[in-house]
Amino acid sequence: MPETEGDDDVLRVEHVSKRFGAVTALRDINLHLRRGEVLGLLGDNGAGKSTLMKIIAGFQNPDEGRIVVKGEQVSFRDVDHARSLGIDCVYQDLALVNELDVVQNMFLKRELVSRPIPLLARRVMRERTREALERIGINIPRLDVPVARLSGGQRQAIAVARTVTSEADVILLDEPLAAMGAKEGAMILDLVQQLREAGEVSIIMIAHNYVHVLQSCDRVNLIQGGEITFDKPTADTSVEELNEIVVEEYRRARRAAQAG
Ligand SMILES: Nc1ncnc2c1ncn2[C@@H]1O[C@H](COP(=O)(O)OP(=O)(O)OP(=O)(O)O)[C@@H](O)[C@H]1O
Repeated sequence: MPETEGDDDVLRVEHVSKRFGAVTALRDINLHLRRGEVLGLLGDNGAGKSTLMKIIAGFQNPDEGRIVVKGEQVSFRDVDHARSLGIDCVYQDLALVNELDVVQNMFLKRELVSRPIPLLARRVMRERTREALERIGINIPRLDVPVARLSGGQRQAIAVARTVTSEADVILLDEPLAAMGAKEGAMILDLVQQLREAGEVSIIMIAHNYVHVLQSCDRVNLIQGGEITFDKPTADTSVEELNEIVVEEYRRARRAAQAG
């Protein structure tokens, strides 16, 4: 059963559905996120996780249903509109601009300006970029190279650093460990832990690894075939329980396919 929704919800998704032609990617989704909470979103490939994130981030519109941010129903025009309302996203496919350097990407669309000394703004942005990357613990020796020349893990780190320094209220992390080695992945999980302890932002994190979700999140939702089928505090569930639900659903779908 879904957790009780409350006044301290920073975000609510209500009865959201999304179709792509014959494919129903999301079916009557209800999800809520409390202030300061880290919610893990688990689900198999094609379950609908990214579609749901894209709708919450203003990248796509739902066919039905509504999004409520801090008590107000909203209809996002685009990603920038969602961002202006405090929702920021790190996508699986990142959204960095390849030709721009690390500092320019960190401050994309929110550049500091200082007239009459533009160099000063550049110096401050550079300093803040350095600090943000240090906070994650990732060393990128040169900040003035186009990000196209960096590794997948470094690019991922920049995208995460940009989001956590953006003063967003809600951060969406779509598989933040996807391009990471073990060490960098641990750094990102540490960062999520720091943010969770500080309690200033709310996070939805898509992940494939149940252990990571149980360690790093307050609550877990499971999405299967475009529907939320499970919603529990991580303290009240286990890898075994999650595995059992996923395997049971797989068996049910296989029986249905064989029967029909
Ligand atoms: N732009 C699109 N056009 C057509 N179908 C789409 C589109 N985006 C998603 N889908 C379909 O919607 C369903 C859900 O996709 P989605 O990417 O949300 O799943 P996911 O849970 O994020 O999967 P993964 O873990 O593989 O990234 C899939 O069947 C997918 O093929």
